[in-house]
Amino acid sequence: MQCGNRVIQRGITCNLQVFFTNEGKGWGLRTLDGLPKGAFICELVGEVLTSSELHERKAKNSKHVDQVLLDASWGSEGVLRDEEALCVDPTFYGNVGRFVNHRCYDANLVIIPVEVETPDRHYYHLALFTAKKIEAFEELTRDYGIDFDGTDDLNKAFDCMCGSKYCRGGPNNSKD
Ligand SMILES: C[S@@+](CC[C@H](N)C(=O)[O-])C[C@H]1O[C@@H](n2cnc3c(N)ncnc32)[C@H](O)[C@@H]1O
Repeated sequence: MQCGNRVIQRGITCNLQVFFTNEGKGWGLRTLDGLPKGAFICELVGEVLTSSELHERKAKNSKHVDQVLLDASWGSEGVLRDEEALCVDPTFYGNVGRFVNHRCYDANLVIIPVEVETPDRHYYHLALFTAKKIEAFEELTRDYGIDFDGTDDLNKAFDCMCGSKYCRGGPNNSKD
């Protein structure tokens, strides 16, 4: 794995392409070159919201499905309350990271929270790295961590078309 902070400061260095997927997932992101395991792809950028604000957005519009917990309790003493825990929501503002689609369990990217220098060490940059060797033109995916079978209806925003043999959210996986 490349050293997080410095790699992120250099920005995106691989050839990425936004493309329209054939499987009903809308736009996706792929690499034009082969990549080794541990390569930095891009940051996941978006609006920083408290988890309460995000919950309100999700209640009004189920499109806010791809949000990532930014800090929770890892940089602080103890557990944060909902209104203090921060999330990144790339729905309205973001970078190419917002085109990375979900894949159940065997996605080829992982999100690594990278510490940046702030006085309270409360904020992280969310960096996407390859979790395995990736071939040229392969779609880049990450596991959103959605509980498709959960009781939280706010999280059932789409039928998963990831194609993984471990898929937990396809139209035929519903327990309803
Ligand atoms: C962060 S966006 C990813 C980019 C999106 N495909 C687009 O066209 O803008 C997340 C949305 O993409 C779609 N999506 C992502 N992964 C999917 C999957 N495995 N199956 C079906 N739809 C997916 C869902 O509509 C989801 O709400």
